[in-house]
Amino acid sequence: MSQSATQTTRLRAPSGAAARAMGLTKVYGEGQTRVVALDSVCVEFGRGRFTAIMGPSGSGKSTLMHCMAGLDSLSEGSAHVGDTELSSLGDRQLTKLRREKIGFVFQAFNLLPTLSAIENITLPMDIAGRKPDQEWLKLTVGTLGLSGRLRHRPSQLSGGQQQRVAVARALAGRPEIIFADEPTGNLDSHSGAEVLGFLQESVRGLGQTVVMVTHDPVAASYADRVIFLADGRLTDELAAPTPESVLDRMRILDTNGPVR
Ligand SMILES: Nc1ncnc2c1ncn2[C@@H]1O[C@H](COP(=O)(O)OP(=O)(O)OP(=O)(O)O)[C@@H](O)[C@H]1O
Repeated sequence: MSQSATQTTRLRAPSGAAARAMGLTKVYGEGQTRVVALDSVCVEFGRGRFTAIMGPSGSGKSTLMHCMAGLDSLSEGSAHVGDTELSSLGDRQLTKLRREKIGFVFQAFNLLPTLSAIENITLPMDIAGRKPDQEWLKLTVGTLGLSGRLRHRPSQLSGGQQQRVAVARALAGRPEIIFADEPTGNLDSHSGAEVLGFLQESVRGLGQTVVMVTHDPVAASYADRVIFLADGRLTDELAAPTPESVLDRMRILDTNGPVR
């Protein structure tokens, strides 16, 4: 390759995907306990987009999220976050990547009870020795409607407010991508709608990238795109989802089985 071609390759803008997988296969166990949790999945999660992952129980949703977030290893194929290939990283580099480039929101809020909301929000950055960008932090906290609650402990906040603190914590470091696993699973429908609205606003208003696992067609309708998994395979996808269109697609997939 000529020197200028090499330069062009090096200087090329990063791909439009915040994360992507090619031929991602994950096998657990062996012999009689062997389970193919993911079977050659190819998927891209667009930068600045909100994607929902749906599928029946055991279809591989959490495994896909864990593999793409560097929380679990791949059996075959590749997974990138930005331009970084995960399997090329050792444990310490993976920890660093998760800390610097990925935000997590789980069903359980996972807040530290003795810390205030703002201390919880900045904790990952404090651990990493990074100074929060005060302007971004203010914008995030304001967008999530938490400005008046920052000195409260988790026990002094409602479930919805606690999950909003968890979303703010995920956003605070301005990660490449946020993975949310059933973020409204522990919330009543009103608080759930609020949290989903804020996740959507973090994508539309703040330009963040969110990937969310959910069983709920209403939750999925907050996303820009829904992908469907069945038996570890990507079987379908839907753009601009509504609760009705997601339900319809789930019914079709249930009746016809996965498209192979
Ligand atoms: N650590 C593990 N060891 C063995 N098998 C596993 C492990 N984790 C997941 N599996 C299996 O892999 C398959 C996919 O599981 P996964 O948790 O990804 O599904 P899911 O779609 O997230 O399910 P749910 O909606 O019930 O959370 C299942 O058959 C599951 O039993």
